[in-house]
Amino acid sequence: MKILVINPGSTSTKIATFDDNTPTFSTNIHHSNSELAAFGDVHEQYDFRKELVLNELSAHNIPLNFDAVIGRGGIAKPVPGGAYEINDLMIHDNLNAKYHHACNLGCKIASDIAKLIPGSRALVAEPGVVDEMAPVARISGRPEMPRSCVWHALNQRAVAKHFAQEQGMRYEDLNLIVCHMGGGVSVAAHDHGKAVDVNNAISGEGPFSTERSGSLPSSDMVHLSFSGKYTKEQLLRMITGKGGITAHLGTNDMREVMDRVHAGDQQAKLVVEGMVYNIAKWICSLGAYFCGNVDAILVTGGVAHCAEIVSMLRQRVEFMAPFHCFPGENEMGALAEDALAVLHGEMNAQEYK
Ligand SMILES: Nc1ncnc2c1ncn2[C@@H]1O[C@H](COP(=O)(O)OP(=O)(O)O)[C@@H](O)[C@H]1O
Ligand SMILES: CCCC(=O)OP(=O)(O)O
Repeated sequence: MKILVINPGSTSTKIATFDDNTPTFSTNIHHSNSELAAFGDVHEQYDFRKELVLNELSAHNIPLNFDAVIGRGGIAKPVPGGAYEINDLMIHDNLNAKYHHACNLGCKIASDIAKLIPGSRALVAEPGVVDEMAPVARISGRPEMPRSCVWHALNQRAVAKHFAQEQGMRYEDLNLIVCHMGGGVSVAAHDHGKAVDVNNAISGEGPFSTERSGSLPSSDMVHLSFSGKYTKEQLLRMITGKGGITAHLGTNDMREVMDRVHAGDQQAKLVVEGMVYNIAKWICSLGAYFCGNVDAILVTGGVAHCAEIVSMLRQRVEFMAPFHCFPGENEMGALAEDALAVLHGEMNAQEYK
């Protein structure tokens, strides 16, 4: 079976093709702040991202001949885990989602490319709104604002299962804290196979990241919102897209930031230490869910390629549990695996309602 995998991330577009489980092509195209600034709202990147996929396939002489095209799922509304057949309602809900993110484009890109190929299936799997939160984790300080989760469900689950297999154990038998450091940062408590507490990585909750502000003082945001200085869109961009490292240092590329640190930029060094400290605090806070009984802490995502950042993080959290790093992500392999399972009838492609 031939599968095309499309993963639009906040700072990258990842494309891969598979022949059954065997990768036959892959590319990870980083998008700088200036490149993305041309589009205003992230949902306006649709044509840019779709054309990028088609052009990459053409440039590498890869014919449009796939049994399935699977896109990264969007963050429209909480859904059960698993795979989904893309339908018009899913595309509509993702393009009109409350939280704007490049992954919302995944279903439309996959659907429109699949339509070019007679008989090809158009799928998504494990979208970032898989919601398995425990009741106690949903309680916030305001009854009308219960906590919600938006996270790297696909990669977190893939890494957790890979770790369990490495240890000769089952993912469903472990208490894990998994942290994905990508364009966004999500930190989840996995209690015997269920993500029972995880931050909303897109709404301004959790540690700050390469382009997100993370948690900010709420009343200060209210004062800023009514200051007359900023529009609603500008305020939302301060939280997602122009927050975190981007706000402090003007770039969403941690490789560029680390180059500046190595060149002696003390401000960049302090901001990186601040990001690591915030991530460490969120990891440690989830130890409270398990009352300290944590089997392992797993770190993954593009930023986990940076050994210095991983080392700083390890020092702050490994008192709590054994620390393991899985740099990058296995989102592409996980999506291909789910598409293959659907094609073989081993996994049900659910209807999005
Ligand atoms: N070797 C590396 N060292 C430091 N940061 C890296 C490295 N490789 C990738 N990154 C960073 O990872 C981030 C992107 O991570 P990724 O998980 O691909 O995010 P997304 O899916 O949101 O685009 C970028 O900030 C990029 O600079
Ligand atoms: C949409 C939630 C997951 C997330 O933040 O993804 P990226 O790191 O790819 O932006």
